[in-house]
Amino acid sequence: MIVLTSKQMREVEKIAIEKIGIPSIGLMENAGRETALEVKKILEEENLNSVIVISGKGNNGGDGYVVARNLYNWGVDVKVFLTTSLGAISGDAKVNLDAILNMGIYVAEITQREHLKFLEKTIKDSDVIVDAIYGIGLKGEISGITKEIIEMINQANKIVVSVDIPSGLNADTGKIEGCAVRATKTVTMQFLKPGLLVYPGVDYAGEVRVAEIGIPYRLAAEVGYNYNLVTSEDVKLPKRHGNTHKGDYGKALIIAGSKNMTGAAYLCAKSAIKAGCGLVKLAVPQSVQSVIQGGLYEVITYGLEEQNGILSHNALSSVLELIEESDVIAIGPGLTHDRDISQLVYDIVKNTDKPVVLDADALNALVGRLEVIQGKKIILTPHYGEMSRLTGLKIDEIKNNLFEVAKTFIDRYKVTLVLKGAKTVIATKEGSIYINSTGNPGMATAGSGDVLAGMITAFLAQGFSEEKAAIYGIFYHGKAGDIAKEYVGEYGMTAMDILENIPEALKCSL
Ligand SMILES: NC(=O)C1=CN([C@@H]2O[C@H](COP(=O)(O)OP(=O)(O)OC[C@H]3O[C@@H](n4cnc5c(N)ncnc54)[C@H](O)[C@@H]3O)[C@@H](O)[C@H]2O)[C@@H](O)CC1
Ligand SMILES: Nc1ncnc2c1ncn2[C@@H]1O[C@H](COP(=O)(O)OP(=O)(O)O)[C@@H](O)[C@H]1O
Ligand SMILES: [K+]
Repeated sequence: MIVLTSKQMREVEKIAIEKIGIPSIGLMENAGRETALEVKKILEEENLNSVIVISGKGNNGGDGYVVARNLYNWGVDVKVFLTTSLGAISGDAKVNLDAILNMGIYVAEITQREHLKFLEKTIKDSDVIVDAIYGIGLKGEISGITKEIIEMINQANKIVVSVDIPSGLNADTGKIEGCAVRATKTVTMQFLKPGLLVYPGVDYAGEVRVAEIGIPYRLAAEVGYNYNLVTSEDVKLPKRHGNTHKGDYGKALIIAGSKNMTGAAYLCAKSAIKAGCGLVKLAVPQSVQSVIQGGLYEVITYGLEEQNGILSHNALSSVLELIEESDVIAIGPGLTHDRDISQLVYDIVKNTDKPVVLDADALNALVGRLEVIQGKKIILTPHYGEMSRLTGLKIDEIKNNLFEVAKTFIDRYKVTLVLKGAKTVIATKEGSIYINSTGNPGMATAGSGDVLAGMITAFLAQGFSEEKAAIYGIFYHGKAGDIAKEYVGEYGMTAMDILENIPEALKCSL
């Protein structure tokens, strides 16, 4: 599903208005009316009738006046408060402000501290707050009296409907600019915005609805959009042809496991099989082979050279031979971190041009010498901690700038990055960003990432591009977690529960 940054949104609006000739006031009318309809629905459902619209000085505020006008016409008790003086309003917003003044709708300015008490009382007496203070025109941090108004809205414990984006939320990053309105619902105009889809933005936006306001969809392609929300529409699985055999669904080699982490290897290999890979081979340290083979009926295991239950560099030639017979490779889950592993991973990556998924310890192994991945068919699947080790950035810097960090990384290395988190973000070689829409906090459990690595490997093996394998992998991994949640809830969910629901998740596509 298309997602536009604030800059791209402005560009599509400009084309719609200036090149196509769609009247801007018509777009504002649609934006305000769509929001008013949402508010009306809430009022009817909850049997409520009074609304306060709080408008800022730009076009987001203009949408707010249209909301007020429509609600008033429908018999709702509505009042409008401005965070600026009436004289500061111009353009389409002014046209709509004049209209509500002419209709006799109550309008008041909140420009001085002494007005705040009155606003507080009106908020208290209202059922629903419409937040039309700032939209995509917000620049920098909110301060002064507007900050106090936003804090008042948040403390009021009322139903809040935000117009376009919650005021104070950075539409592009999801960061909070000083403070932000915590909405119950956000009605966003025509296209989703990235900031609504990642934390903390997700928590502030509440339920998000995209309202169609009359900007042609094709304009998104015209401005070269590059952000996408991954939804079920984007991950339709191709129907399998009858006349096929296991070789048609790929041979994957997984290099994983060590004496204390046999489970990681198991989860990854089993997930690859469950996600449709034709044949999975699993290379593990010799001494753990019999333990792992026990529960893995469908997987061929290989016991390779090791030292104290950890693969040694002497395993390299055996690994390279196995790679010769494989279509795709996954390296990492449960390998542990030591010097030999580090050199082994480095040499494997250096010596192959086949698609490779690098997860967990394989990522740690390449810290400081990532140049070896440059331009290869590689998918990296770091969580924030691993990304921090790879880039030298602090975890908070990564969390607060997911898109920027991901883009900088792929600009440099030209690979596919799956940056795992509560909202997993993919950055592709071509510069596209994908944000996942599935998953839940029950998946924050040991081994969950090993399952994902196995699933991405399976899609690669079945002939998907790196980009597609990553997209399908994150979506169906989250979907399997969502199905698991229905049965076991979030607290008790384990990686095995996710794994066992992979087939059910994939069935949703058919
Ligand atoms: N342009 C269009 O065609 C349409 C725009 N629409 C609405 O218009 C919004 C964008 O409108 P605008 O571009 O007027 O921007 P906004 O209404 O989001 O806010 C911009 C105003 O706030 C001020 N401002 C920004 N950051 C500030 C800060 N940190 N502290 C204090 N003041 C600050 C700016 O100086 C400007 O006056 C959208 O989010 C959407 O709601 C809709 O009406 C649909 C059509
Ligand atoms: N709160 C959450 N909401 C949705 N998905 C989550 C959440 N927490 C974790 N996940 C997902 O679970 C997986 C955890 O992976 P990872 O941290 O590598 O686990 P492990 O190393 O234990 O296997 C990732 O795919 C991540 O996106
Ligand atoms: K808003």
